[in-house]
Amino acid sequence: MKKISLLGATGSIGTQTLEVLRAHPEKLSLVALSLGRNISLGLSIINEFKPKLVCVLEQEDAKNLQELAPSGTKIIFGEEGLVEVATYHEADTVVNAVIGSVGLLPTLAAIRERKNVAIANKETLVTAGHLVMGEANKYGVNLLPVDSEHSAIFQCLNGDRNNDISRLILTASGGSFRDKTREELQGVTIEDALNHPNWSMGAKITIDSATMMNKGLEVIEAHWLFNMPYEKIDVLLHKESIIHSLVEFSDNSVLAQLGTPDMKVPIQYALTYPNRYNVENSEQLQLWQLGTLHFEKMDVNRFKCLDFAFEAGRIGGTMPTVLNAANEIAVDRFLKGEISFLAIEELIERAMEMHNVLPHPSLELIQEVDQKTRERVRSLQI
Ligand SMILES: NC(=O)C1=CN([C@@H]2O[C@H](COP(=O)(O)OP(=O)(O)OC[C@H]3O[C@@H](n4cnc5c(N)ncnc54)[C@H](OP(=O)(O)O)[C@@H]3O)[C@@H](O)[C@H]2O)C=CC1
Ligand SMILES: CC(=O)[C@@H](O)[C@H](O)COP(=O)(O)O
Ligand SMILES: [Mn+2]
Repeated sequence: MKKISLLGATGSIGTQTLEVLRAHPEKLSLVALSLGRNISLGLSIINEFKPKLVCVLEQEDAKNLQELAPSGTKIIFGEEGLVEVATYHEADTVVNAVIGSVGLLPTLAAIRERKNVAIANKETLVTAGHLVMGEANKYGVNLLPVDSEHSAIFQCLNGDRNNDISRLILTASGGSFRDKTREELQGVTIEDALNHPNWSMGAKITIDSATMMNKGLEVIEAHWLFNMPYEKIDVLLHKESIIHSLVEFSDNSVLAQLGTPDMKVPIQYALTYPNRYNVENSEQLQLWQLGTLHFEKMDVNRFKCLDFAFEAGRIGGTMPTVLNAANEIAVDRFLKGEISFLAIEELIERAMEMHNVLPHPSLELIQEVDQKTRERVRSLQI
């Protein structure tokens, strides 16, 4: 029996993780969880799974929830609470499904307690990949990818990361605006941007898909998870999201992982690796029904955020932290209706231009740069 601590239980990945747990109660149990502000959904999850420890964002919510929760459940709050949930003594595996770089401290804390981490929260690897991988290696902890592309690569490598890989090829759906020119992006709305063609996901990642920053973040995520230089990472436009990613080896042989777009598959694989089990309510892939799959070369002039991410990754040091923090704030401003869609990339570009890079940043420096970038991008006039 695996004992799970789930960070971000009320989100898109969080609720799909709960579906996986419901389907395999004899193998997986939930002992601790966190949520943000969705208290009503949180309460119904708590009543169903009866976790021993729960963290919410706000102190007031913790007080109110404690009165409604079953007697065996302790409710805590805030960033320190998130770390407590990630290090809860009964849990052996942490699923990190929070959004944004708030996931960094609990990930580091979980690793230091030698808990395996199933990681969906890509922002953590982007902002401080060298620290996370360094600690995972030091403590002998497995970081199991949940992101569909990285799970695909992980499956193609079949646990062997020392194979002679010549290229990782990440597929990209193109997001909500893949058929629009840059000129046509001028007047797009929040609702249009949130309408992803293939996946139903949280708001922030859906906007990231539309700007192509999601793929940019995934390039940096792949660099760290698979120890791969940026020259050996490619992105391929593939509108159907059926091939989730590919690995090319030195003999030009290419392995791909395919499946219908369903995040329960990579979530479950991260939790049951190296074993595979039936995934409930998951559709079989029938290639004959699809007939054709499409592939196009990625145009970095059309999707500038992908270019920014490669640049930030190659520069390294504190630049990926700036890329990530600027993106988190720019997307937040877009979702609040403060800026246009195209202003997202403009803000990120300006934040990167204004930043003086520092090499080999410590955790404290990353936190400082993250904070300063957020303040800067929040106040930049556009
Ligand atoms: N959704 C998907 O299909 C995929 C997502 N990912 C990655 O997984 C991560 C989660 O994405 P997704 O599930 O879509 O996101 P959602 O926005 O749907 O969920 C985010 C979760 O984090 C909680 N949360 C939000 N802000 C905070 C905070 N400041 N402190 C603590 N908890 C917080 C939310 O709580 P509440 O709602 O209660 O406020 C919610 O439980 C992201 O890094 C994303 O890039 C990767 C691949 C696919
Ligand atoms: C499901 C998943 O892993 C997302 O990150 C997905 O990849 C988004 O799709 P695109 O970024 O390819 O549009
Ligand atoms: Mn992905």
